[in-house]
Amino acid sequence: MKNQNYISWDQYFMGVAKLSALRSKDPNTQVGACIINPDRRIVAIGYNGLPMGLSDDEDFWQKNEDYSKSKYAYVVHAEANAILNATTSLKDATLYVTLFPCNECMKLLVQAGVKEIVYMSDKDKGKESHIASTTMMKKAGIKARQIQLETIVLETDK
Ligand SMILES: O=c1ccn([C@H]2C[C@H](O)[C@@H](COP(=O)(O)O)O2)c(=O)[nH]1
Ligand SMILES: [Zn+2]
Repeated sequence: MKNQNYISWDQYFMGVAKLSALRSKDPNTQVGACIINPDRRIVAIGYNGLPMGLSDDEDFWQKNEDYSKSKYAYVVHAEANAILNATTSLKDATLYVTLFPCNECMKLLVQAGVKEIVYMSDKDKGKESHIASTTMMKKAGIKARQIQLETIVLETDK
């Protein structure tokens, strides 16, 4: 009889997104993204990080009223990194992401041809960027669904 304790596709791909988030150096919010094609092949992964040439050990991760001293001026979002890392076309792809995409990421996702977004956290709901992102997503015909990912316990861990 087959093993009954296997994880679902959603758990698998969101698990990869969560694992990717663990690479982020953002002290406040770590975001991970995993993009699959219609054949359920992983074609891109990413996390929020600084652009090449900027050291994580310099003080780029602070929040500061001065925009040029704030992380928001520098960080490449997880979805953007995933799109830049993509090994193939993202037409009709599905994005698994640990945080609902902001409006800047949504622009890129629409233009890349992503058709479905599966997300966990919606912590920025109500903010202007979230409203714009949702508007864009609906107009572009992208579906979205929120899932929770419980801790996965393997038989071998017991
Ligand atoms: O679509 C998104 C939105 C945000 N992020 C990243 C950018 C930042 O590194 C954090 C957000 O930091 P807060 O301190 O929670 O404002 O998340 C992203 O990767 N993708
Ligand atoms: Zn973003």
